[in-house]
Amino acid sequence: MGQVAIKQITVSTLQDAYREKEKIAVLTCYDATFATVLEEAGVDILLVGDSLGNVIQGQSSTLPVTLNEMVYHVQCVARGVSNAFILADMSFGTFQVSPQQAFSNAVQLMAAGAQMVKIEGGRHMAATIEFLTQRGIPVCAHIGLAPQSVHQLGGYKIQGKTPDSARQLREDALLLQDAGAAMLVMELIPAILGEEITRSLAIPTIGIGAGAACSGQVLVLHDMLGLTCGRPPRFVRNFMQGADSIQTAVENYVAAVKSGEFPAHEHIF
Ligand SMILES: Nc1nc(=O)c2c([nH]1)NC[C@@H]1CN(c3ccc(C(=O)N[C@@H](CCC(=O)O)C(=O)O)cc3)CN21
Ligand SMILES: CC(C)C(=O)C(=O)O
Ligand SMILES: [Mg+2]
Repeated sequence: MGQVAIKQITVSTLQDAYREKEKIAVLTCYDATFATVLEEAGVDILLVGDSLGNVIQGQSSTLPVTLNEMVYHVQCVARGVSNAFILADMSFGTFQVSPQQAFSNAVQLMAAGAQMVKIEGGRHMAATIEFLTQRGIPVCAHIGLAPQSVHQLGGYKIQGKTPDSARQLREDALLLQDAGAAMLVMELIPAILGEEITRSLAIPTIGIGAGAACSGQVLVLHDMLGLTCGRPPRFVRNFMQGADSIQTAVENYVAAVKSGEFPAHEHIF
């Protein structure tokens, strides 16, 4: 570990940061080496995302990722950090059947070292989020573009563009907060909607293509290091540009999120 003492990040310190209007910097992370780099660069939350299906496994979607694969990567990340907060995605098929199924699978992620689990979906996941929360597992909800629903949505498209779908997303956010969600990820929605939802909630919001008003921002690590094959999504900025090392690129990301410099107008919708 580095020479500087790194502060322990918990659900309470995240809520404190949020109250004090300090932006929360989140990056995905899938292994121990990067976990150490991210923690030392000051990333608040390491998300073990099911995007590992794309960037680690080379799949064309997140759908094939299994619970055991998520557990393995959470264990890898947990070995690389001392204090950083680990958020783990519940992968496709591990939480939809019932709240009971979601609970026993979330237990495996928590036992592997996660401090919170993330579940894609709107109001239909409220009962599951309530079930987990009441039994000691903090949950982050995830609305807007839900990549696990790509085949239903017909692609990775912006969500909440019509007045009706925007209203539904605003309602979902409130219902999921009421169900006990400790945090909310919003993906690929208009910036104005991201701002309205953030203002309407008491819990922190983490945006990815959801505008600058969110309480924090998240990107896929490989995207912000410029390693994505092909054209990256619009919300991505390559932080290796102007950085002489990965450590510096990640430090620049943290600084840009904290200062509000990222996301800029070219990253939002
Ligand atoms: N490397 C990587 N980065 C991600 O952000 C990511 C993954 N993988 N895998 C899972 C999902 C898929 N995601 C994606 C993938 C593509 C777009 C995309 O191309 N979006 C268009 C917007 C299209 C529109 O305007 O409706 C874009 O230009 O950003 C967005 C999110 C986000 N997640
Ligand atoms: C893009 C983020 C929010 C995610 O869910 C993932 O990396 O899997
Ligand atoms: Mg995910």
